[in-house]
This record gives sequence, structure tokens and C-alpha cells, in this order.
Amino acid sequence: MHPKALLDECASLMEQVFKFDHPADAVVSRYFREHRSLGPRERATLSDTVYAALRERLKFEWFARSGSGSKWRKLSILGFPGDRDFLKSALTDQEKTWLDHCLNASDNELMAPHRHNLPEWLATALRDQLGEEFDALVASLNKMAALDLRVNLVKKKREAVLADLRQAGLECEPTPYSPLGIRLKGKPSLAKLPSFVQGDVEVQDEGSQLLALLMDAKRGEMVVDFCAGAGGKTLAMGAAMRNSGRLYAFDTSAHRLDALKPRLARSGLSNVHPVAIAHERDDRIKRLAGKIDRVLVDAPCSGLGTLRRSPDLKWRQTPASVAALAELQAAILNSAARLLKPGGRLVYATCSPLPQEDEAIVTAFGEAHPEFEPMDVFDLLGSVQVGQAEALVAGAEGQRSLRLWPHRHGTDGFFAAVWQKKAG
Ligand SMILES: C[S@@+](CC[C@H](N)C(=O)[O-])C[C@H]1O[C@@H](n2cnc3c(N)ncnc32)[C@H](O)[C@@H]1O
Repeated sequence: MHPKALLDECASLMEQVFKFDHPADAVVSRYFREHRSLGPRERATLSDTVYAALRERLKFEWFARSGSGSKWRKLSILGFPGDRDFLKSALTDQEKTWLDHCLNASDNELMAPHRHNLPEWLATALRDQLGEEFDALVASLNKMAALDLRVNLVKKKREAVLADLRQAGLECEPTPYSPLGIRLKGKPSLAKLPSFVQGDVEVQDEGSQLLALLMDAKRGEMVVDFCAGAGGKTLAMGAAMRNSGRLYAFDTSAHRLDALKPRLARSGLSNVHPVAIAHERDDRIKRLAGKIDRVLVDAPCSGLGTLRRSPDLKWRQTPASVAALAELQAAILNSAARLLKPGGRLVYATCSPLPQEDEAIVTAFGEAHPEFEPMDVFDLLGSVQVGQAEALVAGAEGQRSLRLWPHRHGTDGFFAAVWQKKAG
């Protein structure tokens, strides 16, 4: 496609994504469905351009206050990836001069928001938590998340899969923390890779693997994944249970549970039972009260720990949306806790770094439920062969929680707390 036409396509997609009425990945997918003539390289350029503008929105919008042409065209010029000469062949002389001026602007000329590119409420919350590490977090959010795989132990051991992947020409290494993880170099396509097709591996961020490991689900148990979604953690737990016992995958979104089905088929697991529920107080859940060994609440959350993959979330979430999520999280955790039998384990997790969605929910739950004893995540990680556990936890000794950050651990930002229901 001619660079001028490609830039026009970028500007048109940019305008749609920047309405922020739907998740960016959904808007991009819809655009591609409606523009079938776009080839794979053009699609990659469009999506890289839009995601760059979402990541660096405040800086780009600041630059876009000067120059000529529409805002969407200017954001596209700034976000356009790759060969500058190719891009410049689509620009007027005036635009070329403007772009050079923007590219040559030094960090000192920018104000703090144009460097961190976060809404002020979120920048404040993260600075409060991280102090001097805030800049390192900001830098990490502009890097691409690595492509991590989890080995399906029902089918193969990690060493064998590493050998298969290398044989297939992929560069890969074991992940530093998860004993089941493999980190790939680059973003190779997996669709036709034998290890993927035959279910030896599943795509799962290393942090998400650690959450599933905290459940330590065992053979023959009754386990509930309360907010299973497309089943990233369900599949990990099903394999940990060695395809035995019963693992219920609940979710209010039947659509998301549908996405679990092809993954289940690849995995070879037959112990997973997906159930679409109406809400967290659904009658089907009440029937299981007091009968379950382990319950995972991977709660619906702001997703602000996943900004490397979904930078639009920082513009779509607000303090009000976070407050509404916190109410839902507390309600789900309270309902899910009823499922546990004495001695059972409850794990509450989010992919949010915000204390309102994490520690505040945990504290309120602990105060209302003295029958649940906090467990120390440091000890639990050690017992499931996770290395360097002291680097992964936060909070008071005896009841530490998991706290993962992209800049420290190379994972998405995750939080998890664990309790055991007291016997009798
Ligand atoms: C963080 S996502 C789950 C991701 C999933 N566990 C995984 O590992 O891929 C949260 C999920 O909670 C579901 N959800 C929202 N409200 C719910 C409710 N009241 N009860 C159960 N699930 C709910 C959402 O549909 C969403 O799929």
C-alpha cells in the first residue's frame, strides 16, 4: 500500500480508538474485519501506530498542538513505526519539519505528564506506592511484554518442551520464577507450532502462572475458578490436578467461557466443567456451599497491571470506575468464600496495582471473616518450587501477599492474597 494511503488508514483507525468507548483491541479487530484488503504488514503498522499513541498519549497530544493537519494524522505520524524515509514520503515539507522538531525535543523540554503519560490520579497513586521506582515502572510500561508459555505437565516436562521449541528454531529460556514457564524471544506465531497445536504449551504470562501455582490444586480435589474467563488459570490448575477431581470454571460471561473450549480441547483435560453463572449469588453456586477444597477469585479489575499490553486502560479507567470495581470485588469474594469446606484454601487475585482493589479488599474481608486465617505467600511459593520468593512478596510477615511489577519482575502487575478456612 502507498505510504500516503497507509497513513490515512492509521489516522482513521486512530480516531475510532481514541473515542475510548470500547477496548482498543476490539476496535482494532473490528476495523480489520471491515477493511479486509489490509495485508498482515499493513495491519501490524496500523496497530503499532495506534498503540504507540495510546502509550505516549500526553506527549503526542502536546506535540500535536503545533503543526498542521488533523489531530489523528499528527498522532499517526508520531506513532508510525519503522522506516522514517518511508513515512516521510507520505508527508508534506511542513509536516517533515514539524516531525523533526518533535523528534529532537529533549526530555528536559517536556513537563512531567508528557514524560510519564499517565492520567494524574493514576500517576499519583503509583508514585505513592513506588516512590523513586516510579520512573522505572513508567519506562517498563513502554516495553513490549514478553511472550511466555506454560508447560502442560499432563503432556510433557519443561526440559522436553524447551528442546522441542529449539528444534523448531525458536529462541527460548526457562522463566526466572515459575517452574512451568518458558520465555520466547520475540513474538513468533504459534498457530502452527506442533508444541502448541498438540497442547504441550499454553500462552500464559509468568505472573499469571504464579497465581495459579498459589492454589496448589491437588489430584482428586473439588476446585472452583470463580472468575475463569477464557481459562488461563483454569487450564494451569486442571493440569496441576493431573486431570483428576472436578474443576468448575464459573464466569458471568458465556462468551469468555466459549473461548476456553478450544484451549481445553488442546490441553487434553477432561476434569474442567465450565458454568456460565448469572451473578455471584447464583443458585448453582449455593448448591456447592461448604463442599469445595480450593477457590480462586481472579476478580474483574481495572487491569492497570497490564498496561504494557492494554495501554488504553489508563485512559478508560477512572477513580469512579475503580470504586465500582472494588464494590464488585468485595461482593464476589464474600460469595466465593461460602464455597469452601473447613481447611480449604481461598485465593484472591487481581491484575491491578491499586491498593483499593487489593489490600483494601483483603483487609475488609479479613475483618468480616475471622473464620479465614491469612496464609503467608512467601511460604506457599517456596512449597511449589518458585525461586527467589522473597522478591515477589509484600506486606507483614506471617500474612505476606504476592506483589508483581513489570519493572521488577518482567511480568504483568499482579496481586494475590491467600487464606485457609479454619477447621470446625
Ligand atoms: C480477570 S478476568 C479473569 C481472567 C481469567 N481468570 C484468566 O486467567 O484468563 C475476570 C473475569 O471475571 C468475570 N466476572 C465479572 N463479574 C463476575 C461475577 N459477578 N461473578 C463471576 N465472574 C465475574 C469477567 O467476565 C471476567 O472474565
